Amino acid sequence: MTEMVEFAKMNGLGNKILVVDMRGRDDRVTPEAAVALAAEAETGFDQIMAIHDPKIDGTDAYIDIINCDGSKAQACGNGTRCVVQALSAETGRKAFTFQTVAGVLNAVEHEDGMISVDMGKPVFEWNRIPLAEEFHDTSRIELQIGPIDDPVLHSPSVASMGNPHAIFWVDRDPMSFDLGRFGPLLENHPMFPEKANITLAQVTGKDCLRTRTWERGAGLTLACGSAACAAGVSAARTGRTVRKVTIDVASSPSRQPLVIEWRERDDHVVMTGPAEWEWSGHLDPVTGAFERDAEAGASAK
Ligand SMILES: N[C@@H](CCC[C@H](N)C(=O)O)C(=O)O
Repeated sequence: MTEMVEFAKMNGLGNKILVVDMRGRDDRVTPEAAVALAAEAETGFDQIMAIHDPKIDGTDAYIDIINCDGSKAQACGNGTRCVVQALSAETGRKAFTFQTVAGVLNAVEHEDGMISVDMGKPVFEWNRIPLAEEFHDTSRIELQIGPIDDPVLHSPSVASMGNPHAIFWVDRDPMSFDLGRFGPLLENHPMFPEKANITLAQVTGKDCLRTRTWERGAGLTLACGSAACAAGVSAARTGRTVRKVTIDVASSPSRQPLVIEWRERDDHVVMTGPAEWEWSGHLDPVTGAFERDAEAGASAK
């Protein structure tokens, strides 16, 4: 049996996250372990954020992101805030620099416990999102679902935040759509060769949006941070909102919003929101076998 590693069950606005401490080892959390952990009621998650030793100077850790179906993701906004909170609790430090497969991210925990992550620059080029077809203008692409003369969803804005996103603009509450039905069709649409995260976004004011997301590799989640970033950027890009928006994540049980700012000065997207620790345990990164720590140990983290 592999040596067990520490992990924490956390969430970002309800997005279920396992933060797994893989520092000091060369192996990875296997897709099989991810699928096994996802299948258990206690450890059911949307993403694993596996913290590895840094690979390059100037970074604190390399983060491997794994969806609950065992596939890899290039970005996870809510999970990154969870990693910051876990490392801040461990070290007392407030600022961190992480490397992911998509690049280097800076993050900081504020005095009030909110966490800001610099999610980098959005990408709009069709072949870098990627799309299967060339679109000169990706702020509105030809794609629809439902009857041809009366589509339920159509003309999404598309962008990459390291991972691919399609934002469908809706004029009523995103919770009133059957996203559980349309999500998988759109995630796997031939337009998206690497699949896509599918978000419904309702503009509720010049500086606010309400969103709901079907996640690639995870399905209906309670919240998705990188989707909120893509929605905020796409809303500003299309003139629907200003560049700093408050996102009410419709499906989130938390009533706290996410704040997304697409900074003019450097084109970077900064996401600010909470993270919450739930409990800690140990797991086998090869099989996914796990044990929950006793509460006393858990509260000491
Ligand atoms: N929940 C995440 C996004 C997760 C990644 C996504 N499922 C993908 O495969 O791209 C977030 O908070 O950003």
